[in-house]
Amino acid sequence: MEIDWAGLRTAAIEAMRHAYAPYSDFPVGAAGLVDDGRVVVGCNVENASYGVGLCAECGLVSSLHATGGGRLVAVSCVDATGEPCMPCGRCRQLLHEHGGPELLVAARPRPLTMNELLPRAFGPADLAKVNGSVTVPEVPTALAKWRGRGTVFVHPDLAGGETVWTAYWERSGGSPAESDAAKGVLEEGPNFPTAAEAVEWGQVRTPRIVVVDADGGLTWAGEGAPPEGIPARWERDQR
Ligand SMILES: O=c1ccn([C@H]2C[C@H](O)[C@@H](CO)O2)c(=O)[nH]1
Repeated sequence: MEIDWAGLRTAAIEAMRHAYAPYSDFPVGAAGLVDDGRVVVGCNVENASYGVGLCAECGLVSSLHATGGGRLVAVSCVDATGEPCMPCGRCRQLLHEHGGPELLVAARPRPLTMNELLPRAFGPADLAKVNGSVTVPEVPTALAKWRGRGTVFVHPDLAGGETVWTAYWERSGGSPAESDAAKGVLEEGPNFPTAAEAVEWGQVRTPRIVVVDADGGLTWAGEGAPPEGIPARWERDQR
């Protein structure tokens, strides 16, 4: 998906003009591109009890859900000068929840990923690891010992004439010894409308995730740099 950073910034500036910030005199606007192409906005809204004011990003996330949900792809936050305003700590957590580690956040001199702004984030997958919260797909109990091992392959598929994304979790990957000893599929994933959701299914299972596109091209959506033989990192906008 093309990211129109100038358009996002314009939308954020327009939202900033509607901020209610009489206490700090620091209006903030935020605009986010959703994975279905929508743009959602928010502005900060303060109140007489200073500490409990709402950040612009809170409004943006509320609007995201109020207007149909989806995942954030790119976010621009601006201050009164129209320059990028870095999200506060709480809002990094909030944006991470709704855009994941690959979410892009406008910054100077270049946009930063949420993984750069909030490395090693606590997220829904951490809850699922312990109590099987339904916010993300669970790893079946029988496969719990495989969590963090093996490789997830994400690939497009056809379902009822529609292109969908799916994934499977393979034993191999990681240390060469383990790869040789263990072969075969651990689990087949469900169908997802987007590659990003299939990647998220993988992230619950293992830090090694390979995305195979329709032409058989490989990209790396796992943690760290791509391993040998995989030329590039996966880009979230790939459909
Ligand atoms: O990323 C940010 C940082 C700050 N603020 C708001 C909170 C408060 O209303 C004002 C001053 O901190 O700016 C936001 O809305 N978003």
